[in-house]
Amino acid sequence: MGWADPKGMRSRMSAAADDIRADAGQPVIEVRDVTVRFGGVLALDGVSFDIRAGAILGLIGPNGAGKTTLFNCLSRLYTPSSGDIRLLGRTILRQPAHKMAGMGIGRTFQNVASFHNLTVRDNVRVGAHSASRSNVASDALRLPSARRSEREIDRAAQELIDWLELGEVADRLVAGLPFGWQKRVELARAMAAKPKLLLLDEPAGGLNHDEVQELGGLILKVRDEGDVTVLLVEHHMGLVMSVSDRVVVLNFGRKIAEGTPEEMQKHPEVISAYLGGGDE
Ligand SMILES: Nc1ncnc2c1ncn2[C@@H]1O[C@H](COP(=O)(O)OP(=O)(O)OP(=O)(O)O)[C@@H](O)[C@H]1O
Repeated sequence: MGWADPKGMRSRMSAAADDIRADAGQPVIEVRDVTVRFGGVLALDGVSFDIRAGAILGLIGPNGAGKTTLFNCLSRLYTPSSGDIRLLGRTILRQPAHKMAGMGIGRTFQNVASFHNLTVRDNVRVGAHSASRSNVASDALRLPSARRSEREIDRAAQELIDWLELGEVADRLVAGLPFGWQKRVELARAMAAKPKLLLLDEPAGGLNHDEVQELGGLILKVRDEGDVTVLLVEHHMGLVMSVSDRVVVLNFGRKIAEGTPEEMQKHPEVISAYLGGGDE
């Protein structure tokens, strides 16, 4: 298991972020007793945890533990067989998946879901659209309100491009960019919708050591400066242990442990789940 903290990543956390965590009271997301059955398979079995405002929660577990299933429940691709998921106190389970961005839940995709034949800037603009007040009718008629919101979207996209240091590739097609840059675009696209909760689906997949370091810095930056709470589903233990405030560990669909990264690295059940599972 590579539990190591990538060098320096954690020390880059700002004092401001420590304050946010110290004050964090209100849970942004409450997962309550969530159970998911696929026919005879119990993919999740009564899983509960909270994510507090401004926190980064790492969700880990060996292959088949239920991480993707839980992620898909949070993004409303799956509906739990029982249990509840509340965003800022309100259930999300009565809303369809396409309403999640509007409700404040943003996500990135494992295999990068950015539009490859659009420029970086246009990808970020697409993300910003879901946070804008424009609608199809006013856009089509090019009413003054639509023009104003287009200007707002352009400005918001430029701010994000500057903030996430995408300026040098802003007008290039995503298709031609190295994978590490594509992941950065994916993060910018998700952040453009101004999510309250950002779901990151194995963002380190396919990245080399230096790119994982950079990604860790970016995740901390979006949390520290972007006023967002983060759920990180990830196999890369170095990344999870260095950026997460708390870690939830699943095994065979059940939560077997929850605590700080330091606590989880010493937890006997966590160690044996990983050793038993033959995972990283
Ligand atoms: N659509 C599905 N139909 C049937 N069974 C499923 C489905 N999706 C997941 N499962 C089963 O549910 C369990 C949990 O799977 P899940 O993909 O959530 O685990 P995971 O922790 O994300 O694993 P990995 O790290 O390999 O991605 C597994 O036993 C899996 O085979």
